[in-house]
Amino acid sequence: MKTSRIPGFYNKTVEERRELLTAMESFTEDEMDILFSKEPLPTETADKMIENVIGTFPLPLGLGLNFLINDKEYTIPMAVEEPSILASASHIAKIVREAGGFTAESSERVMIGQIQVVGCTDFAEAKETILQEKDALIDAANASYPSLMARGGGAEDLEVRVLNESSDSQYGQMLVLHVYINTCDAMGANIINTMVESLAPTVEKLTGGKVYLRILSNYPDRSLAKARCVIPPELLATNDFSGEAVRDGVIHAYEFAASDPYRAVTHNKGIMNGIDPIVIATGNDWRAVEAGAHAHASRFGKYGSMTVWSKDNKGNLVGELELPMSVGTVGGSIRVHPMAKISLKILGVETARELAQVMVTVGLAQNLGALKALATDGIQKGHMALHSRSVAIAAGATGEMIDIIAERLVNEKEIRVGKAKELVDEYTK
Ligand SMILES: CC(C)(COP(=O)([O-])OP(=O)([O-])OC[C@H]1O[C@@H](n2cnc3c(N)ncnc32)[C@H](O)[C@@H]1OP(=O)([O-])[O-])[C@@H](O)C(=O)NCCC(=O)NCCSC(=O)C[C@@](C)(O)CC(=O)[O-]
Ligand SMILES: NC(=O)C1=CN([C@@H]2O[C@H](COP(=O)(O)OP(=O)(O)OC[C@H]3O[C@@H](n4cnc5c(N)ncnc54)[C@H](OP(=O)(O)O)[C@@H]3O)[C@@H](O)[C@H]2O)C=CC1
Repeated sequence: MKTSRIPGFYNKTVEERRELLTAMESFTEDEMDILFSKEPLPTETADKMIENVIGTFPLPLGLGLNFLINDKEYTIPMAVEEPSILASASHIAKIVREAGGFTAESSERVMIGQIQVVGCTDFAEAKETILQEKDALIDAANASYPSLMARGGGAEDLEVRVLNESSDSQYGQMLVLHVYINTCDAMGANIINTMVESLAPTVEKLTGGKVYLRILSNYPDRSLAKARCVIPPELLATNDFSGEAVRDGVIHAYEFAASDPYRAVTHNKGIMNGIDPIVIATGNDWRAVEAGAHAHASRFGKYGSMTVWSKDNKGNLVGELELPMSVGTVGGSIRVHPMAKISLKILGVETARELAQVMVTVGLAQNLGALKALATDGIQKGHMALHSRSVAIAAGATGEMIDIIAERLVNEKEIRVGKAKELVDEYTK
């Protein structure tokens, strides 16, 4: 049976890790070629993906381990440049699996397409007319993308708002239609844009106004994914801190983020440390996910914490994260980038909803990893120890010198490039 619990994976060489992975997954020869290739994204493919291509920009791809979500094992491909993220996520996943694992859920995948109408003579009447024609408009949207309905998705609902109704508003009045569209396993931006563009002439006719924007919203608040963990305090104890002290420190850290936007931004950056690398590894649109996540963090009128940490009546630490997730397992560049296909295979997700659940779970784990470190030893101890290798490389260390210099930086508690340069000079004399 597949397990993501691989103790000491990080102590192995890259070759040994690849052997372990290929023993776990049944890769085809083509997939193996891509996985072991020096150029997993061929320049010819890159040249078809964006404009003005001059090359590709590789990132490290690692595996987040130990994840048990809804009783299913996940090894999680994460593409990111920052050290300690994978270690931290795996560290928390190891603790949570001892507590029974994470639970996660997601709502129906309902994305939003917006249509902006200006210049109506009577906005209230225009709104009424649109609502009377709601079913016909939904049918028309579906007729413009029949394959989506055939898959069980399609436009499902329509709402209308009038913005800037007040006469003292500094902006002009406008009607905004929200078409709610189930995009199945696609993120859906292009699908939605096609559908809302097709409605524009009818909407103009019905309202007597002029349609300007016809575009998806990157805040799909009907497409939410949620993750949760419940951790007995004893699993949180460290050499120097009791489990209760760690739990209380995490809750205090959450309350800081919940009450102060300056802290919330950093707190939430730590959450996105877990989410973005999966979004990137699976070929999804990280700008869309980032934009939606931060909008959700502001939904109560003030920017706040994306996660909630509390204590239940048994004294367990309870963590929750809910975010909108515009991600897919098909569409965009997902089936174009060879590594994205392999990442999805390693992840073993069946649907976009399952992918969203995994992403929010790793975001929750990542947040706890950072808060546990911050509320105890401080971030520098674990993070900078792992960052020391990048510092050594930046100072000019190569080959076996990298680990030797990194270790000395950690032992001498001076993890900075200037110090590393001195050590490189000493080593190469
Ligand atoms: C780094 C740890 C995990 C060490 O923590 P530790 O307690 O020394 O870990 P451990 O040695 O007990 O190992 C426990 C497990 O962690 C994993 N693990 C342990 N070490 C490694 C490694 N080298 N490579 C890969 N995996 C590792 C591994 O799964 C291991 O299990 P095992 O396999 O041994 O059975 C801990 O100090 C930590 O989580 N620190 C926080 C790091 C962090 O949050 N980094 C994010 C970057 S900082 C930032 O950008 C965000 C921030 C902080 O500003 C957000 C905020 O302010 O909220
Ligand atoms: N604001 C934003 O976020 C914007 C983002 N984008 C970009 O749009 C891209 C995503 O758009 P998206 O519409 O998802 O991608 P696509 O345009 O690639 O559309 C998805 C395709 O997947 C096919 N498909 C196959 N299986 C399924 C399935 N199970 N469920 C759904 N579709 C399936 C559909 O084929 P078929 O035709 O046979 O139905 C459809 O053509 C991203 O690259 C994003 O960066 C673009 C504009 C704006």
